[in-house]
Amino acid sequence: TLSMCGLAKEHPGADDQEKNPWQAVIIIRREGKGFEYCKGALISEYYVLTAAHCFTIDDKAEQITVKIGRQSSERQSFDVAAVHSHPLYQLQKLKDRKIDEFYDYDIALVKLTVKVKLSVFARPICLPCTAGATRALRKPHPQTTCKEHEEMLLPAGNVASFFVTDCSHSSGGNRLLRQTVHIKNSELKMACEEDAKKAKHYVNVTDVSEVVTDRFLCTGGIDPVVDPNTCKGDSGGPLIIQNRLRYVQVGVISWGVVDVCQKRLPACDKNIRVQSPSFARDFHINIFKVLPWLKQRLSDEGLDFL
Ligand SMILES: Cc1cc(Br)c(Nc2ncc[nH]2)c2c(Cl)c[nH]c12
Repeated sequence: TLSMCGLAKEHPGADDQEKNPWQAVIIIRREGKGFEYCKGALISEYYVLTAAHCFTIDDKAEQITVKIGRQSSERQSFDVAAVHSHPLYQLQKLKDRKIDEFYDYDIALVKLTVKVKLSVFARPICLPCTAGATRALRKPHPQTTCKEHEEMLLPAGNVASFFVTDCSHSSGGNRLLRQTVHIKNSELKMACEEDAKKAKHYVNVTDVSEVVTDRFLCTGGIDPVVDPNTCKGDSGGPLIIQNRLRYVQVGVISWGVVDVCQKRLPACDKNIRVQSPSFARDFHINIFKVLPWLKQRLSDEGLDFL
């Protein structure tokens, strides 16, 4: 089984990447069109989990680079062997209903050509319903079930979680900032999902369940507290639950209602917080809803799925 997952350096003096050693940047080069950037999470020595919408059917593995680990020197650059998008992902599926972008099953696995050398700067995050997550949750293996993982990680209520975004520091240079958000797994879930209709892409949506399917977790808004929002550049990044000093990924950042960073990155120090409108919500693929695909794709990665 894989060495411990979901471990990070906790001391305040640690490097941003040591604090978030699973965080990956995915760079897609497109001839004559420059680059597209997405985020991802290292989940084993060969695989990074991200969003399927980061790629088009024309993108070849040769055009994609994955960066993991510290800025500059220790940062490891990886070539990509293959991208496996979820078979049910189909961006254009609702085109004839004038819904241009449909993000159901917006999740993909990027296989690297070589194993990542694990270090304090590069270490996988735990996936739910694996032996590593059972250990991280300090529950007995193999007695603990996947259902129990879901009850522990996504109980009814407003579940505190976080995503990691780039922020700009007054001293220049990009840094990583953890943004705490609340998963509306309560009576607030419906209001969260209803706000999807306020996305400019979804003016033709009559019933919100057309675009917000059972695969999504919903965060953002101002109730029960003001949540920060994602930017397009956060696509593919992990939505993480912290349990004591261990980290488990429960979602993949897929889409949002308002792109809050059109202008500029959020400031690194927490004090400066620009508030978005109350209907600014973000939607994440719920990993518990795509386990059969993950299990099949990662069968010989030593992750020991439950
Ligand atoms: C993370 C993220 C991805 C995408 Br794709 C966005 N774009 C969008 N959402 C609905 C249709 N297209 C946004 C927005 Cl907007 C905010 N965060 C986003």
